[in-house]
Amino acid sequence: MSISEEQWQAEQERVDSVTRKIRKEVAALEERTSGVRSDVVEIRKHFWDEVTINLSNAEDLIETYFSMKQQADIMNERERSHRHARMRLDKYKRLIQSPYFGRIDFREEGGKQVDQIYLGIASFIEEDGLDFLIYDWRAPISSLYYDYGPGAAQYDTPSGRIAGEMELKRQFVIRDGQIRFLFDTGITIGDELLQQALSRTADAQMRSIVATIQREQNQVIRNEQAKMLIVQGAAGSGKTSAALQRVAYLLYRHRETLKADQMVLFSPNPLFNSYVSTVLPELGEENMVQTTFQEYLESRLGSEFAVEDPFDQIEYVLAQEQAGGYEIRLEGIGYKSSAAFLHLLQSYVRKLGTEGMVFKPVRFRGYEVISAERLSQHFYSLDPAIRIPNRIELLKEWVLGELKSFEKLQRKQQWVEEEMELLSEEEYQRAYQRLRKSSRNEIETFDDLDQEKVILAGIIVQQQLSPVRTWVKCLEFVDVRKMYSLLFSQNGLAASLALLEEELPRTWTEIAGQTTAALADGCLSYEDATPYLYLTELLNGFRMNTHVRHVVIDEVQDYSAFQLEFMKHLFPRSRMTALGDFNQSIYAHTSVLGNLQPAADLFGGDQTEVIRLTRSYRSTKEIVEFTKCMVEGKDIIPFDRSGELPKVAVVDRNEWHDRIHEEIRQLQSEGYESIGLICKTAAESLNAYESLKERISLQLIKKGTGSFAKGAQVIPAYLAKGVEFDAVIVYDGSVACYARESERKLFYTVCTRAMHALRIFSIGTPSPFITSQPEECYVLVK
Ligand SMILES: Nc1ncnc2c1ncn2[C@@H]1O[C@H](COP(=O)(O)OP(=O)(O)OP(=O)(O)O)[C@@H](O)[C@H]1O
Repeated sequence: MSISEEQWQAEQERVDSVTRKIRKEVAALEERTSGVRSDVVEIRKHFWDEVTINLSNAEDLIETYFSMKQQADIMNERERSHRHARMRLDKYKRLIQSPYFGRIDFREEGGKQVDQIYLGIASFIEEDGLDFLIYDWRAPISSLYYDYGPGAAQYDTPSGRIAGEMELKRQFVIRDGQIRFLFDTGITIGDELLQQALSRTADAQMRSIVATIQREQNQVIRNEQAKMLIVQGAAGSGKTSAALQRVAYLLYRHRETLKADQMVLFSPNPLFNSYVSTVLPELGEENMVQTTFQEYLESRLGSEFAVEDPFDQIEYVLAQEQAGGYEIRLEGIGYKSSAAFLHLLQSYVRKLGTEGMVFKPVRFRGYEVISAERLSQHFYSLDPAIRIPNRIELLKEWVLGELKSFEKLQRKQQWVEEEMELLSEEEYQRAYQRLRKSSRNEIETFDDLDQEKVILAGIIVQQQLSPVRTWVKCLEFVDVRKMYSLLFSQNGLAASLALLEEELPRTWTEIAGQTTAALADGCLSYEDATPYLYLTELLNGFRMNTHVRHVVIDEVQDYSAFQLEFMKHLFPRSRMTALGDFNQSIYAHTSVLGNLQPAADLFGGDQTEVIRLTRSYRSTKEIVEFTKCMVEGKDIIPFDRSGELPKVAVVDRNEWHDRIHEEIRQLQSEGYESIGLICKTAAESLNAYESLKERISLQLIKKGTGSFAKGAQVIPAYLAKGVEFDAVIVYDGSVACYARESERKLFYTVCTRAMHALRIFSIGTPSPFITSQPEECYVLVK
């Protein structure tokens, strides 16, 4: 709908007036924050002046404690208020540039007055404190903007539902305080604005979509009922974008009780973490905690094993077809990630409750203080009704008690005397100081030689036993490694545990052989890492994080049933939002699954909601039409934005890199800044990089790369998950590279990274995933 010049003029005047008011507020806030800042600096500088320190007796100690606490509280309070003021200031500064992006005129049912609601990234209130000049996009009334076009509309508030009539819906693009575009929209919201947003070039970092959130995405953002919200959506349907907006929404809605550090995002890789890290700050929120599952595994198992990461696993799967035992490993990966294996482990632990626990003997200076047999005997003498982790806890206490008796006996041993003679002056002094401290300064000197000996012996034994005690306290005496290994090496054990309907895989003996060999080498394959940790937790008790209240899992299709189960235990007080697309399951353990069932099963039907996003926003219509037939994508609806047809060039190996070089130059001259040259594996990426780097500026992305800049990137397919490029060049899309069924989803993932242009090079015959597409979907260049 066209806007008259007067309307435009009136809106610009409002923008001017509102920005003037914001500027005024910014100036006032700046003054206030600099005041608070200097307060904080001052308090920090004089912290100790204000604290009365006196440690002479218990009373003084208490007084000192309270004096310090009071001073620290004052400082924390000032720092908090400084931080809040700064955040407000940052938000308002952003509002000056672009105060709002939408307006709705809404008349409540039965009322006469029409309210004009302007929406922006934060609220801004008139000086009188009554009128909202801008409503935060997350306010209850703002949902009208995302859910309805002009006509009957309603929204929910904490005190009930409000219905009425939307009389106008207007969209703005305001930059530097100037209205650049103004549209009145009809039933489908934001198409003009969305067209613009999607036609832009890609950024090195993801952007917020606050101005153009679509109705179905709004359902994701504002859902508050589900304990587990699963968002199942096509490539480019805005799953990640909606989830990040959702985090901002939840932080706003529950700002009294929910803090950013109580929300965790599990990303597919560190690069993705950096890619999305700017969205929340752009919305004026602090970032949530971002991590990867691998980081967690490393933190738990890294000191015990060389833990394989998912990237090395996928490299093996993609590039080691010729290796001996390849098919066996693949079967092993599938089985070890399944619910059947999870049940097998549970049943193993039940059995261990009555027999088969393996312990490591407690040793000290080569001497066996408590043998493995005694540990086992004591463990099984405990009431079998007590859960295993609790029995282990009791066993630990018993061991510590035994160590105490052992310690006393050791003091008289010859080695202690020898150690005593070897004590340096410094060690001697240290021992003496420790002794003084423990006897509250009553000892002045070591004047009695015998007493000195006894005391020193005690200290020496205690010190030397300290690592053993720590070892015991960390439950290292429970030989989980051995028990996990036995599951594969002990004849008939696994078979006796498998449930009838969940028999062991046909090639169990071979899988078991591979696993035992790897474990013996100190290696833990990626597929073994979570089951191993799971067994550890079932035996030793689950380590939980009760602080976290919301976990967002991106690319959930890449997690096994095991890993999800694990996360649920790890964050027992947390809700979850899981985003996935089963058409992008690239890992061997999940590509067999045709759906997101493991995620759906996690909390059960009544606590789980599934929202499907079928519209794809990232790529042009041509790219979506080309890619959707590669997978089960008949429901995917492209957003109506046109571009060129994907181009497939069949080339000879000797002209290959010249042609790619030419293509990159060509794309750059057409204004595409971000270009992804996507290869199948890391080795292929390195080859591409080495062959092109002299001719063109390129960045090689490896699994450890933390962030990526704008420009041309060479990247292995599995690291391109979740990110996007103006143009994608597939390095080699030939039948030699992508033909196996297991590579179909990888190829789909690669092609769907393109926003505006897709070029595929093929050395010889193109992949069947290309040639099976209708001819009119792409251009073939020979
Ligand atoms: N409502 C929207 N307004 C503007 N842009 C949008 C909207 N929804 C999605 N986009 C854009 O579409 C692109 C894809 O979004 P996003 O990465 O969130 O999708 P995804 O479903 O997580 O994709 P994938 O599964 O393929 O990684 C991004 O550039 C995003 O900004």
